[in-house]
Amino acid sequence: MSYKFFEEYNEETTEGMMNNYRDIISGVGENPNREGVMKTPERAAKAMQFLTQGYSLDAEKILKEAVFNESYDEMVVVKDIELYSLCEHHMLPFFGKAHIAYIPNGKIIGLSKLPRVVDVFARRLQVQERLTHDILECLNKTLQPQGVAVVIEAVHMCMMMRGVQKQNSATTTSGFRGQFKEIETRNEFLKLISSDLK
Ligand SMILES: Nc1nc2c(ncn2[C@@H]2O[C@H](COP(=O)(O)OP(=O)(O)OP(=O)(O)O)[C@@H](O)[C@H]2O)c(=O)[nH]1
Ligand SMILES: [Zn+2]
Repeated sequence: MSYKFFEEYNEETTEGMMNNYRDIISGVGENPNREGVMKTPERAAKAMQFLTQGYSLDAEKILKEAVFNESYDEMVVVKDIELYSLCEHHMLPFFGKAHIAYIPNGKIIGLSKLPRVVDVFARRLQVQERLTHDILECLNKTLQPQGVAVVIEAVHMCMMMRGVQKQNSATTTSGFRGQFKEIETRNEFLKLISSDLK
């Protein structure tokens, strides 16, 4: 498998980040040697590597592990794929759901690979627009389907916990390729993702 379960952390990276986190802990006015936070630099360094593991993953490779020849040529929709990312401006979380659809062109993809591709691009420093675009282009290039669509709905902690401090605003981004440029196909997709069928 080309993706790893994140149990092994790069020692050199961890050491480097730990020093930085120690400085941050002192910087906020905390005593880095206090018992409760003594191990925090290591925990935080590992958490940060986990949250950005997408940099070491290859989305195309993951997709290609489960491409099957199949003549099905109707829309395939996987909706409500939860995602957690970090905004590149403040390194604070943004999180929500991705909805993906494609219309096969002789090839279908193993369903689990769609959430995996979402994670590859979400587990980085991102903006929601680029995340949407990265997923869309990767699927379009690798599968060469008749069409592909991605919608992401997310809330941004940098807008909630700080800055404008707005608790109820969500951001929606979308991208459409091929047949989804046609209004009828796009509407069918939008209708399917807004239904309550789970
Ligand atoms: N377009 C886009 N903007 C984002 C995303 N995540 C965070 N931002 C915005 O990035 C912008 C950075 O703006 P700056 O003015 O440089 O930073 P700032 O002074 O911290 O801005 P405020 O958040 O308004 O306090 C802010 O408007 C954030 O809301 C995202 O995914 N997409
Ligand atoms: Zn931000």
